[in-house]
Amino acid sequence: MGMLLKLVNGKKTIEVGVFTGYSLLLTALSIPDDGKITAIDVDRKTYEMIGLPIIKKAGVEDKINFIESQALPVLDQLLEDNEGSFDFGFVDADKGNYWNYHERMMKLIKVGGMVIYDNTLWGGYVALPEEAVPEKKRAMTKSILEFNDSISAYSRVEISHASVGDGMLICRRIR
Ligand SMILES: C[S@@+](CC[C@H](N)C(=O)[O-])C[C@H]1O[C@@H](n2cnc3c(N)ncnc32)[C@H](O)[C@@H]1O
Repeated sequence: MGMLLKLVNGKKTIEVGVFTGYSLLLTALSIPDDGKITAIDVDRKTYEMIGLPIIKKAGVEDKINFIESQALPVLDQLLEDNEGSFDFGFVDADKGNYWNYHERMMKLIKVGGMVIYDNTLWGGYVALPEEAVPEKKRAMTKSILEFNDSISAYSRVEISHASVGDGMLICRRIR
């Protein structure tokens, strides 16, 4: 992800879903000194306890604007005066909302910019027939499959589905 950020000259970025701040630290270390990250999570506690001390030690705290909130209203607010202004987005929050995030990301990210959606292979369940997926995993598997299908048919992006980790759908806005 660090290399992709550099390839798109990522300077102004959004992260949806922070948790401890692991991917946030990577982003903060990969963007230039005057880069800015809008980082959104419903819960700031884990970030404060685990990630923030390390982010401070790394000297990149000033690049981060952490907003403790549900992500959708924040993205809608950002749309009021930031349309087409972000270079990069990383979406790693509630998977059931991925399409809602995508609709907003496609307005916030500039043409040529990139958005990465995490966990899009969902432990490999997306490749199994429904009956082979444990029952408690089926709803989310269906939701991720629908997201992957919809984005494959979406004409405003080029995508590449990287089978690293739990699957990362890399998406470049082309129009
Ligand atoms: C998988 S973790 C993020 C991990 C992080 N991106 C990393 O790689 O280090 C998902 C996070 O999304 C947050 N989250 C879940 N639903 C959310 C929502 N509707 N709005 C904002 N954050 C949400 C959770 O609180 C959790 O911290």
